[in-house]
Amino acid sequence: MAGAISHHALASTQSYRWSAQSSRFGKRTGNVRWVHEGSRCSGGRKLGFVCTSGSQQPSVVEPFQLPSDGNSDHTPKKSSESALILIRHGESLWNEKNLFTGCVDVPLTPKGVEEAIEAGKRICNIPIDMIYTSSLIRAQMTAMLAMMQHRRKKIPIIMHNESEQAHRWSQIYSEETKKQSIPVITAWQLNERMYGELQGLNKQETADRFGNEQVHEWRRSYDIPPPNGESLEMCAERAAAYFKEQIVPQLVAGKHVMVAAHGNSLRSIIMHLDKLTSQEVISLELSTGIPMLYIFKEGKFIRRGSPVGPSEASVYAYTRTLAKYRQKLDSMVS
Ligand SMILES: O=C(O)[C@@H](CO)OP(=O)(O)O
Repeated sequence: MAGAISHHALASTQSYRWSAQSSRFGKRTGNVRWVHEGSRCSGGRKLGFVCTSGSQQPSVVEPFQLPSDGNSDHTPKKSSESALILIRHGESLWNEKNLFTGCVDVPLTPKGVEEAIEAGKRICNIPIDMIYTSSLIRAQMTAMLAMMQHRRKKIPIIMHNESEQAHRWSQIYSEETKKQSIPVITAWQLNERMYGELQGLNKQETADRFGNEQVHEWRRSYDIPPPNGESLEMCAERAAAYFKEQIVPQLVAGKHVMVAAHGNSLRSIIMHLDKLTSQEVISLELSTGIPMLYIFKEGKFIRRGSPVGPSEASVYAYTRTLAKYRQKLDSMVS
């Protein structure tokens, strides 16, 4: 079980000068603010999370209906609040080898499996009605493993809508069984940013060859793509757009949603949620397997940091809706 998280921000400021090299990716100069929120006692790892509170007016669109979507634990209302959990997948075999991964479909390591299970313990008291994952196995494994820890014990079921036949052949014919299911929507738009010709290269060797600053620019800048790959800006055009078009309507309808995705697809979504500038997003780092909670209420996203675990009391303090849900879970157990 992960230890307690300190919720006060440990902020430090560090200047960073972009390399003045001439490359086809251009020259940049700027400053970077590094902000860390909380550290995990178990892993000693920093969760980089820029501390800006922001609001977001969602585009109001009707939520699409899912086949197994009926009878969730609450009655969705347009005015209600909902929980949004974002989680980067656990450590993958290429994270372990320090290789650029991008859209290469690599599974989790045993440590990544553990991280996903720990993440599941942290969110086991938070309601989840729908899950969105990328089409990559590391995000899907993370979502499934995390859900195995959830106290409600609903079963996550992947929706197969890639063809009419796949949809028809995966129907469930029991309303009761549907009630005990959570639909899992997979979307390629949530995939990791495509890393182009860096995919499969060792990160340290690439830095040794091209220089730390060039590689940092490829990895963390907003609008500079790696060779033949996607910049964060290009990734946002599909990932943040998918979030706005498909996921926000579900939140508006009162659904509690978990999104399991990747370092950079989630950075683009958090940039949107927290209204980060293209300079601020440079310092946004997400650790593997750390869930992050937002409350969506009255058209605004309120960032609540990372839930600590099942025994912590703070879930009661998040919102009344979440407190009631936790009480319901407690009464089901006792
Ligand atoms: O290799 C990748 O796909 C990503 C995430 O692991 O790396 P980076 O840390 O550069 O975003």
